[in-house]
Formats: sequence, structure tokens, C-alpha cells
Amino acid sequence: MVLLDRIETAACGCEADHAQPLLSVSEATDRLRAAVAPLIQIETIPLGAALGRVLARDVAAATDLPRFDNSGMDGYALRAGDLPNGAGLPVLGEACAGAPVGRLTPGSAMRINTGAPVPAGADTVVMQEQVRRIGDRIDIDGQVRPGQNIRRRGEDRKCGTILLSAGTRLDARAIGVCAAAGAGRVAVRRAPDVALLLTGDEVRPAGETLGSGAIWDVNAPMLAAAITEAGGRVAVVRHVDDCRQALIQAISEAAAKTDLVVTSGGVSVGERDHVRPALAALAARTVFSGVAIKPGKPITLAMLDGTPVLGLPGNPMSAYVTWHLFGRSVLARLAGERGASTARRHVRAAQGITHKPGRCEYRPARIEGYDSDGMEIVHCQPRTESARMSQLLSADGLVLIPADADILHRGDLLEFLPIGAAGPRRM
Ligand SMILES: Nc1nc2c(c(=O)[nH]1)N[C@H]1C(S)=C(S)[C@@H](COP(=O)(O)OP(=O)(O)OC[C@H]3O[C@@H](n4cnc5c(N)ncnc54)[C@H](O)[C@@H]3O)O[C@H]1N2
Ligand code: MOO
Repeated sequence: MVLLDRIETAACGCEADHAQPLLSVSEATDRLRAAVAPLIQIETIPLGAALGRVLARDVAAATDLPRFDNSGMDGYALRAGDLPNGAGLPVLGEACAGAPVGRLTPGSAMRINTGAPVPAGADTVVMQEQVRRIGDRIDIDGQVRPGQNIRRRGEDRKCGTILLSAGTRLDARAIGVCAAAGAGRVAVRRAPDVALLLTGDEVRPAGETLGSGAIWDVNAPMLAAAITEAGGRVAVVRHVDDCRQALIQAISEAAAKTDLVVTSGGVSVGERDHVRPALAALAARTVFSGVAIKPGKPITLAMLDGTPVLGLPGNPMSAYVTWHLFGRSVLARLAGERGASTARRHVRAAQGITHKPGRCEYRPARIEGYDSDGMEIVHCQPRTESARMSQLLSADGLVLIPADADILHRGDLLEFLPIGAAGPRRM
């Protein structure tokens, strides 16, 4: 079975299932992109505070990069044409990094450090390992190529070249590029403020002594961390009683003062699941409600007076996966991030996989090694358990099993979505 052409295409396979009125992941994603608009506020902040923020304007090189010809080595600056046959050169003066550009005395060599401006009159730097220093003179061993070891002004980028475009999320690498470009302050979009509303009368803060039937709250800490990781600011974390009126009020208040409301639990169809009825009572516009995926089928997105409200399922694994698939996209849209797509790659199945056709499945998988072509081989869990966090911990990512697949074979190509920090964890 060849699945290679599926990555980043529209179809996920869910639409092959006509029996249930659930949207495909791709249709839900398209609707999400159409519904959620970037925040308009822009602020200019110091570069040191810009990690994770999204550029609102292009960053261009403020000067030629490098700004002046400078030495790539510790050694001696000279004019190649001055080199006598077999004889040495007198050493006069020193060019230091950070000092103004000096001038070479014709017929001499000047000591020079890495990064120091090349003195006027010099056209070559000879590294010190190629030189024998005898008192105030040097003899040079081997060939000297005129122009060697000089980093030329503008050879990296010319002044005015756009290095990073608006819509780029600033990671450590991009921050380094901004600094190299001379951008001490950057114009960024306001970071989206997010409200996290937890439902479930059984749910208690982690660590609290539990009464009968109670469980520890996985989703609040997990989602707060995931929101922060994705560049959101967790402005509100609130537990809401399993009471429709209370949820209506909480959603309404949160939507009025934040840019995104994320609810956890209560989005399914039980009488005590109040998220969808609350959104209906508030006359929120449904973007999608119910997607043909496992885990996370009841995932819901609605717009309440321009504020997105994302209803994540209560099962922790479902909440994590749906946040990964949809929540991060909502935040990326709000933050004006361009080209934010979830990194995917192809891997091969280490073993046969069975799957019940109907919903496409994001199943936890672990990288086991490589095949003879250098492709990664992944081992999948036998099934996805929406309530088992241990499955996530032992996974390096999720493999996508298309909705219509029933059996995949050892060696088949699979789409793989990495999760968490780089590197496998074990439990
Ligand atoms: N009759 C049906 N029942 C269910 C369906 C369905 O189609 N028909 N769908 C199932 C699927 S799929 C999912 S996913 C869940 C989603 O349910 P809810 O979003 O309404 O979540 P809850 O019922 O509130 O909780 C589900 C589960 O997760 C636990 N939970 C909730 N919050 C937390 C938390 N913060 N930390 C840890 N665990 C949490 C909760 O105790 C439940 O065990 O619905 C299925 N049912
Ligand atoms: O769609 Mo649910 O997340 O399977 O339990």
C-alpha cells in the first residue's frame, strides 16, 4: 500500500465514510482557517522578550552582513603581492576585533585576530599555523592563495535583504538571525490570551486527596503547558461545575475578555455534557462539531462574537491529540503565523496494524530503528486508548491510519506526526 502522496493533501480518508455525519480532519481544518482571523494589535518589544512571538513585519538586514571585511582566522594580514620568494616579512602592528580599521605598512605583515577588521592595504590573511615567527619577522610555509581567510563585507547578505518575513514564529534560531540583522526590537502580534475552562465534577487538582469517584485533573496542567508551548498566554484557568447555566456564564465571560476559550470535557452527548448546549444557548456559530477521528470525535469549534471557543474532549489522550491537531492551528491563526503546518514525515510500519474503518486514527507510535533504505520504522500501540496517558509517554509521535484502512502490513508507509520534545521517552 502506498500512502506517499497523502501528506499535506486535502483528503484524510474520513470522507470515504458516508455512514456518519462527521467531518473529515481536512474539512474541519479548512473551516477553522476560514473562521479564525489574526489579532490586529501589534507591539514592538525587545528581542530578548520575543521568543515564541510571531513577527508582524519583515526583518531586513540593517547593514551589509558582515558589515566590514574581517579575518576568519588568527594569523597575519598582508598583501599577497608583497610576499618575497623564500624570504620573510617584518611584523608591524596588530589588528584586534572591535578596534577601528587600521592600515598595513607596505611590505610588512600585521598580526590579526579572528573577527578583526582587515587593515587597509591588506588583501590576505595567513593563519598562524602556516607561519614560523622568528622575533619580529615571519616566514610562511606552503602556498598562499591571495584573498584567503577574509570574510568579505556583504558576502552573507546585503543591506536591506529581508531575512525573516512577517508571520514567522521566533525560535532561538530566528532570534539569532534578528540579532545578526541589527533588530534589537521587533514588531510582533499580540500573543493570544487563552481561557481554559475545565468541566467535570469528578475532576480535582492533581495531588489533592481524592474522595470516592474523583480523579486528578490531567487536562488543566497539560493544556496550560501546551497552550504556552504554542505561544498562547494562559490568562484564565477555571473549573466550572457540571451545570449548564454555570457553563453558559463562564464561556460568555471568558470569551469577552480573552482571544480563545478552550473547554475540556462535557462535549459529548450525555445529559451532563453541557458544552454544545451552552454554545447553542449563547447563539455561537458552529464551525464544526464532530470530526471523524479517533481519538477526539466530539471536538467542537464555535465562534462567539468573534472569539473562537474550542471544545476539547475530556479524555486526556483525546484532549492532547485534538489540541495538537486543531488547537495549535487556532492559536497559529490568531497569532498571524504563516506556513504553520504540523511537521509530518513518512515512516514504515514495524508490524501489521488492524483498524476499524470509519474514523481516521492518530495512534501512538514509537520509533524502533531504521530499515535498509534508512527509513524510520515505527511500532504502533495495538489500539488507541483515549484515557491512557501512558500511551503518550511511550510514544515519539502519532501515526495516521486512514479512515478506510482495515489492515496495514509490516513495511507499509505511514504518515507520522512527531509529538513532544525531540527524543523518545519510555515508561
Ligand atoms: N453515548 C456516547 N458516549 C460517548 C461518545 C459517543 O459518541 N456517544 N463519545 C465518546 C468519546 S469518543 C469521547 S472522546 C468522550 C468525550 O466525552 P466528553 O468530552 O463529554 O468528556 P467527559 O465525559 O467530560 O469526560 C470523558 C472522560 O474523561 C475524564 N476527564 C474529563 N476531564 C478530565 C480531566 N480534566 N482530567 C482527567 N480526566 C478527565 C472523565 O472523567 C471521563 O472519564 O465521550 C465518549 N462518550
Ligand atoms: O473519540 Mo474518543 O476520543 O475515542 O474517546
